[in-house]
Amino acid sequence: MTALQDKWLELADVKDELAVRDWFMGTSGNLAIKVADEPLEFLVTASGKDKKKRTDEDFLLVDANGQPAVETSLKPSAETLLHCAIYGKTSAGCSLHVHTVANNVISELYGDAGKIDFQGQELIKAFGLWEEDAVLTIPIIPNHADIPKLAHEFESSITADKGAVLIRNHGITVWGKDGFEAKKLLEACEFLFQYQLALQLHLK
Ligand SMILES: CSCCC(=O)C(=O)COP(=O)(O)O
Ligand SMILES: [Zn+2]
Repeated sequence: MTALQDKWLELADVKDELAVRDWFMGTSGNLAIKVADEPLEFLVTASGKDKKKRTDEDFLLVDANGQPAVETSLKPSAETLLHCAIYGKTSAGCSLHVHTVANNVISELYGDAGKIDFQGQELIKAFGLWEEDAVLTIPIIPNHADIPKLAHEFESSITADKGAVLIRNHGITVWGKDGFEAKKLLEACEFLFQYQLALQLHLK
């Protein structure tokens, strides 16, 4: 099996698992996985597809600028530049973007603060934060319609080889060393968001 086939299958499996969770409503979301470093090439989801279906046209290979690396009729995700920012700035191998009700509501509730902090939560250990007083901070950036502008602001929020950024009233993007780690971080974030929303309801 070639590296390309191997990475294709890894990303397709992650996509199927996120689809089972119903995290691709209305064709939203996009996923990427690095295939080569020099020159940088990664697979990204084709734009506008129903990501709940598994097909031979789910992904295409793009370069460091998000342009197709091979002749294809497929269009890369409209948000490919955000994935470019991750691979350009970190050693991450996989990046995932999903829209959920929980991540959208949290991004709106905490958007003016520009971040949400989690402390004293077991699941922040998914990010490697094992100390008792550790804090997981997830930045929240505005949802610019202009994708190069959004990607530029997003890039400023990337500070480590694994992480998460919320885009206000849009969704979340996470990245990690491979599909397993990126999915783990995404699931941890969604757990923390759902917890926070349930707690706020309870406290009312
Ligand atoms: C219908 S969702 C609006 C676009 C978006 O935010 C998204 O995540 C999906 O865009 P893509 O081009 O990757 O299909
Ligand atoms: Zn999106």
